[in-house]
Amino acid sequence: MSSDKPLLEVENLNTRFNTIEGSVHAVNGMSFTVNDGEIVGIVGESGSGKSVTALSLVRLEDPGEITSGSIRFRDTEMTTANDRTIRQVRGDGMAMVFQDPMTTLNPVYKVSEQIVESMKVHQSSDNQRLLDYLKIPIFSSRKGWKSMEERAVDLMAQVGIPHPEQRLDAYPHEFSGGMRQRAMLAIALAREPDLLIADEPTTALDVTIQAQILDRIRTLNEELGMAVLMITHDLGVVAELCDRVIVMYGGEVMETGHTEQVLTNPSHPYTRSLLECMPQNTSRKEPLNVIEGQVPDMIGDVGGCPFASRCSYASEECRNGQIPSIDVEEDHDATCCHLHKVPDSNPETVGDRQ
Ligand SMILES: Nc1ncnc2c1ncn2[C@@H]1O[C@H](COP(=O)(O)OP(=O)(O)OP(=O)(O)O)[C@@H](O)[C@H]1O
Repeated sequence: MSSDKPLLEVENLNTRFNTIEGSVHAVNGMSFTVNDGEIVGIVGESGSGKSVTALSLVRLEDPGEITSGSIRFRDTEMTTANDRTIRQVRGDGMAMVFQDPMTTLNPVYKVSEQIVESMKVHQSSDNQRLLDYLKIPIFSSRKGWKSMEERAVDLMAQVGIPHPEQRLDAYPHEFSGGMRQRAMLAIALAREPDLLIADEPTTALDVTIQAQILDRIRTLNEELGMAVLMITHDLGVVAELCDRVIVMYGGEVMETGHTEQVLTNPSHPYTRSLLECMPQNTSRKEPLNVIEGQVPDMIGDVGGCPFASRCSYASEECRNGQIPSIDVEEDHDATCCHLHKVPDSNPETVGDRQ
């Protein structure tokens, strides 16, 4: 079923944490969409609010709180949905994989059992299993286990686990880091999600394994039509995988557009700085570039542009004013008061900016 409506539509989302230091505004008015079958990246430095955004989508923001805004997944408004509806969406709508596979994998159950259990959650997403399945005895009935076991083998093969039929009795500790990531991906895929939310799934892995897993995600996207929201701090991952990118900083969208547009014509000073910090953009003898200053702690109302204190173009307006979202080109926007001051990397758009 295809429609013109986005699969996921996030509007003016705000997620806060109440701490003894004050209210942390981790997500501050984020708006974006993900369409059916699309791969969208959210990129930004550590502490920009990427993970809290992802967790808010599947309503795992606790101990944070969504204070306003809308998360529309197909016809479900996730911010006001009851627990039963949220479980249904998590059962077969949005599945999430995390940086650390052990947040998902239970060390005391075989990997194959955990994949099968995830299939059961998908088939009856209306029961308590999603939240409880790691605590209840697994397989009270063996009926149907054989066909599910075969499907688990298929899924393990699909995510690139070699000789899956020989690993049916393996526990997570018998898997390498890369294999655990694949196992976690298989558990997520067992629910046949429309949207896979992947939060830095390859950060802890070496580059070869990282490339293999990204390649696998791309293949699954193409073969199954599954949309992907990829959370990463790495513009290289964005370049390799994503159709569109959202550059995030201080809980807000700084720049968004098709990946090629944003990477070849980066317009926000923050995007420029991120690109300049990529090791590929530094010659071997030079020290690596860094963005001076630190990510804000996001306590209280920041006001103005969150990047202002680190931006060489910043003016008074940036520190206190309402920051406009400017069309850089079609489908490519940046939230900045001073785009006209940033030297243009794409001569064709110079005229558009002035
Ligand atoms: N449980 C929590 N309590 C208080 N503040 C939190 C909590 N979780 C996250 N935050 C704050 O929310 C902000 C956004 O954090 P988040 O983890 O989303 O950033 P990130 O961009 O995903 O970074 P990383 O890549 O390091 O995970 C940070 O200022 C962080 O300190």
